[in-house]
Amino acid sequence: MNDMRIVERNVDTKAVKIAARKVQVFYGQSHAIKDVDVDILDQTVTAFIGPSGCGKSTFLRCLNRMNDTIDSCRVEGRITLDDEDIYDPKVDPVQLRARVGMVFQKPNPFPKSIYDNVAYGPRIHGLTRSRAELDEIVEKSLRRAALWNEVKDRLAAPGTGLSGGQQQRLCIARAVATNPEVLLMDEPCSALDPIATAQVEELIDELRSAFSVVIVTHSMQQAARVSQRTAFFHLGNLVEYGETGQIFTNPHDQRTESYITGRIG
Ligand SMILES: Nc1ncnc2c1ncn2[C@@H]1O[C@H](COP(=O)(O)OP(=O)(O)OP(=O)(O)O)[C@@H](O)[C@H]1O
Repeated sequence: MNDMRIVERNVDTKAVKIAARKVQVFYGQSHAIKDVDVDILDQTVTAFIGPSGCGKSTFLRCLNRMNDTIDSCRVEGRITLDDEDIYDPKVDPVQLRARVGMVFQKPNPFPKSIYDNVAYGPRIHGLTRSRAELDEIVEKSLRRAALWNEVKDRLAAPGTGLSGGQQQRLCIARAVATNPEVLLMDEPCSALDPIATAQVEELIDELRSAFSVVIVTHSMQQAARVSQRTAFFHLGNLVEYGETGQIFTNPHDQRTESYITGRIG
């Protein structure tokens, strides 16, 4: 890669937030994720990279049980959030998704006002007792998503009327409004132009002071810019996982090296 720049950052090891052990995912007979063990750290951005179809999104969706919504999908193994098994029958997936929020590839604001998009989660989870408290959460979330200044005078306008980059930041504001502990992002910049991408990347870097962020990306430059840890998936296996600088400059596995140098993928 010619313009691969690894951003030097403090890579102190943080506490383990999510631990996955021997995770297998099947779609019917098809084995999409094979025996994956990984520790996702708190206050760290973790990038999932790998060729198309290698299972990045499938594994990401295991982390907040989004795969529960796919009938043919079966998940085996153990995934814990702060040492609690998220697949325990006692766990309510809706509550889990408030703790492990998600931002998708294509901005998907609800057909509601900007305010109501952000207020949605706090309302359904009963997080506020008054309109003033809700106003406060909406403002704080929009500020966190670096969107407040652009929308503060039109909170009643439809979220779908914003530009693509603004819509994606609105979706980030909606995801952070429930004060999650982990934020999952599935190719969050793939529908954005370079300026909006830069804004979202800057935001990801800020968000990690409060959350653990996991991002699926096809852009190795993006992984190098925003993450401190990188996991390389290939054919459903987690081939290599480590500090981003090490993965990009000194990969231990031949398959990782082939991928980052553009020989597979
Ligand atoms: N809903 C589904 N039903 C059946 N098979 C699926 C489903 N979603 C994904 N798969 C299969 O699981 C495998 C992993 O797909 P997944 O989307 O997780 O890969 P990915 O690495 O995220 O790919 P991409 O980078 O192209 O988004 C692929 O073989 C895919 O066809």
